[in-house]
Amino acid sequence: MSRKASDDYSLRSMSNLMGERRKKVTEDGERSLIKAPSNASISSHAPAADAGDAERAARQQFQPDVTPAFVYVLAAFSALGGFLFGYDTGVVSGAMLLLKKEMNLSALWQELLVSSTVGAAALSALAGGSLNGMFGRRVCILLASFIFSAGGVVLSAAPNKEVLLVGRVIVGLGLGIASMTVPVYIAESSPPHLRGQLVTVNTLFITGGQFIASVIDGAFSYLQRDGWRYMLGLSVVPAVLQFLGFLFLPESPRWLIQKGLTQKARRVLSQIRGNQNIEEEYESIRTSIEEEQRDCAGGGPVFCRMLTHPPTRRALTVGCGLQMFQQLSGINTVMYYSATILQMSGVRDDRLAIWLAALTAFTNFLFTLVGVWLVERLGRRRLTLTSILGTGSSLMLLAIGFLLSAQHTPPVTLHPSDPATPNSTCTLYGSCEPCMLDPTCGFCYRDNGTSPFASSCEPVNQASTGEAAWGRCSNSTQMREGTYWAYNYCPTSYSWIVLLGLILYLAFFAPGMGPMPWTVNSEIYPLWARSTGNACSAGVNWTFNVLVSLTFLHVAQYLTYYGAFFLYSSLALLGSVFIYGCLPETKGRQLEEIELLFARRLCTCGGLASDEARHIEYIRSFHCGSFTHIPEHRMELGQLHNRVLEPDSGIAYISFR
Ligand SMILES: O[C@H]1[C@H](O)[C@@H](O)[C@H](O)[C@@H](O)[C@H]1O
Repeated sequence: MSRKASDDYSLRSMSNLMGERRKKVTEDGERSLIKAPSNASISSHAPAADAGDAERAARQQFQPDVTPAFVYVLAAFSALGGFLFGYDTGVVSGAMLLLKKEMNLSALWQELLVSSTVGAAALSALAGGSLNGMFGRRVCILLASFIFSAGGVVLSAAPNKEVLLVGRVIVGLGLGIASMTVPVYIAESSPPHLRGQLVTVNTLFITGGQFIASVIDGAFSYLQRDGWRYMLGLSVVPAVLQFLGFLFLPESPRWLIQKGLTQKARRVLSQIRGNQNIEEEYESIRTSIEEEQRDCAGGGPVFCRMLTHPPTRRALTVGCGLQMFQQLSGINTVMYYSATILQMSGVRDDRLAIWLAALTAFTNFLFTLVGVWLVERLGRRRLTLTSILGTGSSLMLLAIGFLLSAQHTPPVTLHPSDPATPNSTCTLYGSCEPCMLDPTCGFCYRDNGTSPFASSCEPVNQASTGEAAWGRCSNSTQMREGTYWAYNYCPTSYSWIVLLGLILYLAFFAPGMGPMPWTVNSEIYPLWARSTGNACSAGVNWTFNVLVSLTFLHVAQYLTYYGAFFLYSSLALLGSVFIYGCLPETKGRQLEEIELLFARRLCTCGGLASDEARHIEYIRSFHCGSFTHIPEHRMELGQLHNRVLEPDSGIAYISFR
C-alpha cells in the first residue's frame, strides 16, 4: 500500500466503533468478528469471507430500519430555520420594488437594506459558535426564532427607512445563528443512515422559503401601498411556530453528554430513537467524548486547537472551501438575475417577469428535492462532484449565450437628445451592449416581430428603472404599442441558449452544491470542534454571499456579462478540482467515526471514496517503528486484510474487509 499519512493521528473513534461491533456480534451469539491475529508484528492476509457479512450485519443492527416519527418532527421544526433563511433573503427583492417608490430610497439605501441582513448574518454565524458551545443547540434555535419574530415585527411596523435598516439587521442576526445551528442539531439527532437526507431537508426548506417568498412578492406587488409590510412581516408566522415547537423539543443528546448531563442525554436518546435499545449508541458517543476531552483538555481557544490538530484543520479547510465554492458558483447572482434573463428571452411584462422568477425559485426547490432523494443513494462526494461539474458547464453555456448576444447586439439607430440633460453619455453609445452595461442608461426600441428597429439609448428614470427619463419610453409620453424599454438587457435571438443555461444550472446546482456544503459541514468535525467549525464555515458562506452579490454588477460592467459568467464558470471548475481531491465520503458513518477520514494529507482525503468497500483505517504506532508497540486492543480490528508500516512516519495502515 503506497498511501502516505504525514501527521499524528489517533484511533479513538475507530476503536470505540469496533468495540461496539464486537459486543454486538458476540452478544447475539454470532461468531466473533474481532479476532486478534497471532502474528501481529508482520504483514498478514487473513481470509475474511464471513467477516464482511458479519460486519455488515453489525452495521445494520447499528442502523435499525424503523425510524421513529419523532425524528422527522424534530427535523421539520428545526428546518423552519432554513425556511426563514430562504424567506428573509428572498423576499427583499420584491419588497424593494415597492419600498423604493414609497420611501424614495436612493441606490445606496437599497443596497444597505439588502446587504445589511447578509452582513449581520456573517457576523452572528461566527458568534453562534460560542453560543452553541455554551448554551446548546436548542437554546440557540429558540434564540434565533425569537430574533426572527422580533425582526419581523419591527420590519412590518417600520415608520421610516432607518427603522427598516434596524429590522433587517435584527433578522440577519437570527439568520446567522440559525444557519449554523440547525444543520448541527439535525445531524446530531439523526440516525446515521438518515442523517444526510434529514440535514439536506434543511436546504430544501431554504429553497422552499425562497419560492414562497417570490410567490408572496408576486401576490402583494398588486398592493402598491404597504404591500411590503405584509411581505416582510409574514416571516413572523414560521418564526413563532418554530419558537413554540422548540419549547417542547429536546436538546441534542451529544451536547448533553458533553456537558455531563448523562441522565438527561439517555432520556433524550430513548425519546428520539423510540423504544430501540440506545445503550450502544449512548456508550459509543460517551466513550468518544471522554477520549476527546482527555486528549483535548486545556490548550487554548477551540479555533486555535482546530488549527493545530491536523485532521480537524483539514476538515475545516474542506468545510470552508465547500461553502466558498458554493457562493463563487454564483447561485445568488443567477437567482437575482433570473428575471432579467427571462426578460431577455422575450418576456417583456414586468409582472410576468416577477412570476417567472417565482418559477425559477420553484425549479431550485424542485431540484433540491432531487438532492434529498440522491444524497443517501449516491453519497455526498459523488453528488457534489457531479453537481459542481454540471454547474460549471452550465455557467459556460450561460456565458456563451451572453457572448453571442453581445456579438449580435442591435445597433442604436436614433440619437435623440433632451435639452434638459444635454450631457447624458447614454445618447453617445452606438449599440445596445455598452448602453445596457451602463447602469444609468436603457435601450428603447420598436419591434416588428423579427428584429428591433428605430432604437435609441436613453437615460433611465431615477425613480424607476422600468422607464426612460424622457422620450418615447417614458411614461409621460405613454409608450406606443410596439415600443419597448429594455433596462439591463438587450433584445436578442440567442436568449434560448441563456434560458437553457439557466435551467441546466439550477438542475445541476440545486441537488448538490446547494445542500451539500451545509450537510457535509454538519458531520465532519469532532464534537469538541463542531460548533466552531460550523460557525466558521457558515461565516465563510455569508461573507462570500455578500461579496459576490455586491461585486456582480461591477464585475459585469468591467468584464461584461459573458466575462462574469466565464469567471464564475472557471471558479466552479476550480472548485471541482478541490472537491475531487479533498472531499471524502461521509455517508452512513457514525459522526464519531468521520474524523478518521481526514487522517491523510489534505487533498488526498478525497481518494478514500474509492476504498469504500474495503475500509482502510489508520493507526498511530507511537513512532517506534514496530507493530508490537500498538496496544493489544487496538490490534483487534477483525479479520485483517493487510497491514503496512510506514517507517518514516511511524504510522501503521490497517485495512480490513
Ligand atoms: O444552500 C443555499 C441555497 O442553495 C440557496 O438557494 C442559496 O440562496 C444560498 O445562498 C445557499 O446557501
